[in-house]
Amino acid sequence: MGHVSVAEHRAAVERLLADGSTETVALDRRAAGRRLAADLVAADDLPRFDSSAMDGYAVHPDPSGQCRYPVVGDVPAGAAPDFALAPGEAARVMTGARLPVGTAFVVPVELTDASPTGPAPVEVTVTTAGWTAGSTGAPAGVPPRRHVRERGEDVRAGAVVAVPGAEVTPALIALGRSAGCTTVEVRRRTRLAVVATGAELVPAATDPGAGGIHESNSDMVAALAEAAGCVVTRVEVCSDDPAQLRALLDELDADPQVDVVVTTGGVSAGAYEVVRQVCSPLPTFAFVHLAMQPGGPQGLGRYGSTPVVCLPGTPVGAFVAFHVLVRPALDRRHGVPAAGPVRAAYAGRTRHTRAGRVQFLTSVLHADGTVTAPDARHLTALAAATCLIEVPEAVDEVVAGDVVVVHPV
Ligand SMILES: Nc1nc2c(c(=O)[nH]1)N[C@H]1C(S)=C(S)[C@@H](COP(=O)(O)OP(=O)(O)OC[C@H]3O[C@@H](n4cnc5c(N)ncnc54)[C@H](O)[C@@H]3O)O[C@H]1N2
Ligand code: MOO
Repeated sequence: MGHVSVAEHRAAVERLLADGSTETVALDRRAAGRRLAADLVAADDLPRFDSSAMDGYAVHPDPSGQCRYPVVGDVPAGAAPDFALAPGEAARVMTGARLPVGTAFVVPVELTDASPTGPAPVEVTVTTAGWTAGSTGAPAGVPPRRHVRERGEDVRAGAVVAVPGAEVTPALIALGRSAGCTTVEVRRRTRLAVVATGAELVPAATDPGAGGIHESNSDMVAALAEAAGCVVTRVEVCSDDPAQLRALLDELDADPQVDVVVTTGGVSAGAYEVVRQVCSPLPTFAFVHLAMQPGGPQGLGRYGSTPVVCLPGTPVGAFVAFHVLVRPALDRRHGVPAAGPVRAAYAGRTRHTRAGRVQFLTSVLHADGTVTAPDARHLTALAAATCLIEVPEAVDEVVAGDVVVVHPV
């Protein structure tokens, strides 16, 4: 069997999983991390009205330039003043309060003779430097509209505040909600089922006996899928019995809560390759060996109408294959833009790799921008890894100083 390129297979997985479904959800913390599928449009002006940026006094100066004003009203945040300021009048206002009509500027309470607490005074004197009798309008050093948040100065009603593909971040939640939005249209989260296969697999906390091993891929892949924005609706472990796998895949295909299935194991060349045995006779399936290490043996196709991606059983191979092949396709489904390559300077020991296959080395990206890769392919190295170094097919050695492409994991 010839080797298929990583890029070719990645594109095939992307085609198989392509889906642009969207849904409308509440614009709240549960939407964080989702990607917009439509423009987010401000429903209201932000601020909704001219409001005070300070606790203090709204002033309508009069031409005589006096600095002592009668206080004609008291406006806490949340109130709607039912009066207007005439020339020579002031009103006490709190931060965020709607300003009375006629306000020219706001003087912070610290720049007056008034007490910051207690009832509003009958009169207030502005004590700010530069305010001298005889000056007109705002005192020197107090620009017009000082400490006034103008209606709509941040966003106007009807303005697009975020476009499709934008992530719903905590800040976007604040912006959208402040601008009166209650919902967002986002890409739907993929409902994903994981099926780990293998006769040797036993659950955690169960005696594996002489030939068994503790099963780990199912929850590793489920956690990777959740980190990619999926909702994992089923996590199954299946023996090497083709009838059992067939029954399980029939059930998953019929389950409306399952959009995509990812299997692990049973795809290589041995006698008990249950995934290959069950799926390769189906005309929609293809099993290939990618020019990639680890994670070379792969399959993909549709079981019934359900897309199925078949990863190899070795935990490191399954992890790498998920990152290299499945994650990009899930990102496209979820509206996450493709990230450009990240480059780093290799600072580890010389690593000899096998030419003719893309090698992914479990690696650690350091704060100084350099990257190192422990020698082994063991799970301990994977657990310590923060990225994968991609060594191209044509390269058979990585030496200190080489600039390498890394994929954060
Ligand atoms: N003759 C050949 N043998 C193998 C080839 C090959 O080309 N020719 N490819 C090797 C490569 S590379 C890989 S990767 C594996 C892939 O094999 P399978 O996908 O069929 O996986 P299994 O045989 O089921 O398991 C491999 C390995 O991983 C352990 N495993 C499997 N599932 C789990 C799990 N859920 N949790 C923990 N560990 C798991 C399993 O016990 C095996 O040790 O094939 C090579 N062989
Ligand atoms: O492709 Mo396999 O994951 O090297 O062991």
